[in-house]
Amino acid sequence: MNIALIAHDSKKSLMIDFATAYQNILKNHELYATGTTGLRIMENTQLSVHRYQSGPLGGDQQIGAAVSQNEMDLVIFLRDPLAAMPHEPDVNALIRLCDVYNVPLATNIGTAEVLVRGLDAGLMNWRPNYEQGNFNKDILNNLANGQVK
Ligand SMILES: O=C(CO)COP(=O)(O)O
Repeated sequence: MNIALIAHDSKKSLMIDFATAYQNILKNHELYATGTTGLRIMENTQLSVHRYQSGPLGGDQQIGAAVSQNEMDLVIFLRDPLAAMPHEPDVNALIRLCDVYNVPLATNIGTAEVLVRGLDAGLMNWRPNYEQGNFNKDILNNLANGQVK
């Protein structure tokens, strides 16, 4: 799976703690990140990360473009809800595109926990066969019954 890891400055140490704790899961996947987040993860773990531009310089938009191309399976975005960002429109656009394409998105560590462990448990095995935006009754029933669609 292709996984995007993004953290605003106040959440970067939490992202490193997360990446460190789940290194054994994350190392089995292709990791992508905005520039500084990716650098910090690589400096502090053994993980290899493809780095986009830094968030304020367009990295969120690059990840959004990957989402729109069905090239990102999971986005973990530890965003800071208490600080105003000069690139707030880019942040909102990325979140919006995840919703447009039904890409699993965590915007806080609680959800990130559930998603990364769900990933490891195979709960996202439907993603490679999934066409953008086409959840329907049959797919949902198959998933609910534990059948990968
Ligand atoms: O600002 C960000 C996401 O909006 C994160 O960018 P950096 O990882 O480059 O700090």
